[in-house]
Amino acid sequence: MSAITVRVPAKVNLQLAVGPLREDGYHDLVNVFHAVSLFDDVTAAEPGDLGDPGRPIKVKVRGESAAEVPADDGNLAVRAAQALARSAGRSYRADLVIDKAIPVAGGMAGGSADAAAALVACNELWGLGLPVEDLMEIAADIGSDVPFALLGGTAVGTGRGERLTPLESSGVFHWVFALADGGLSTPRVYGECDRLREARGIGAPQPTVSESLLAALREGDAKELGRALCNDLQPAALSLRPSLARTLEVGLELGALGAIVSGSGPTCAFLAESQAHAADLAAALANDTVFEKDPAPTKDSAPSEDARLLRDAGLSEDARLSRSVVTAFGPVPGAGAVPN
Ligand SMILES: C[C@](O)(CO)[C@H](O)COP(=O)(O)OP(=O)(O)OC[C@H]1O[C@@H](n2ccc(N)nc2=O)[C@H](O)[C@@H]1O
Ligand SMILES: Nc1ncnc2c1ncn2[C@@H]1O[C@H](COP(=O)(O)OP(=O)(O)OP(=O)(O)O)[C@@H](O)[C@H]1O
Repeated sequence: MSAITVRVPAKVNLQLAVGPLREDGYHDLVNVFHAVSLFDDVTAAEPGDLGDPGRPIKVKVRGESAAEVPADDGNLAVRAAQALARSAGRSYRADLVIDKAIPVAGGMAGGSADAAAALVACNELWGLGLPVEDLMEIAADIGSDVPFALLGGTAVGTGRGERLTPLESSGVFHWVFALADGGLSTPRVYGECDRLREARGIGAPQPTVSESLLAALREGDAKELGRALCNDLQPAALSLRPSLARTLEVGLELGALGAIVSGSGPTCAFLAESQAHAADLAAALANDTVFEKDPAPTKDSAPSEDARLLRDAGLSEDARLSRSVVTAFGPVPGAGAVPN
């Protein structure tokens, strides 16, 4: 086979319970992953004319946000292909092309998705025939989110998020995602979570899975799921990017069943009642605007009040930032990273 393309979905975290900081620099988690229908495509091909012929694994990134993604050995897809070649004990070669649609540094695990797709694509291209269990082990060494990108569906991750158990779920959930300009660094958000807990004298609890979330998934109950969404990293993401508080609030005002920062953010996820409701919600959110410098809410004024005061103060249009909004459904049926 001279080229193989693998499609891989983004994720949203339905529950992200963050435990204490471990000695290895990670946090123990209960992490309920959910694959949604925003996809990257990763193609692995026999080496051609893609840049420096001296490098065995090369990469090209296409799409609107390509400039934000490393096109060298810092790319997670390249690191995954290199790790796979190492595990097979050979210096394999490949040209990787990533067609990027998942937001970059948006808390939707786009880089992890590309790494998982590169593992599946190179496993085929090089005829290695490794079983998924072996790919899972390599995946976990690349990043905590990578094993889920291989598995897909809905699953709970424990440990640092890499030990997965698939979860029973019925029906399809409809989502709206508000993408932000500029990403948030995952280690920085975890660091801010620790800092806030320390400053507020809150000890880190041992994370446990939410029974109401599990029941909502089993029953395919979107209203219950909306109520059960929960992300311990959200206060940290809001602390680093205060304008997200307003984005979440607007979504709820517009009738979302639940609103949450996705993983480490800054993408905000809104749960809708149906596909039609998701389309309406997306249109309404896209028409609304957020204030880039929205001040953090004070005790005496809700964020909506702050926003109105800013508007009344005649703040210039330049201070506004239109939201870029997309709809998606989840869970995506079948496995995570799969050949087209
Ligand atoms: C926020 C999430 O996306 C939720 O799914 C993940 O927990 C992050 O997973 P990821 O991007 O694959 O992260 P990794 O590449 O494994 O780790 C990057 C950094 O995030 C922090 N990190 C990550 C996972 C974890 N359980 N605890 C952490 O504290 C650590 O500072 C780590 O050095
Ligand atoms: N293939 C890739 N796609 C996107 N980013 C990549 C890739 N390879 C490396 N990166 C780097 O990783 C950083 C985080 O990217 P990514 O899009 O995976 O973030 P994220 O969605 O916030 O991750 P997570 O949800 O797993 O914490 C980017 O800023 C980029 O520099």
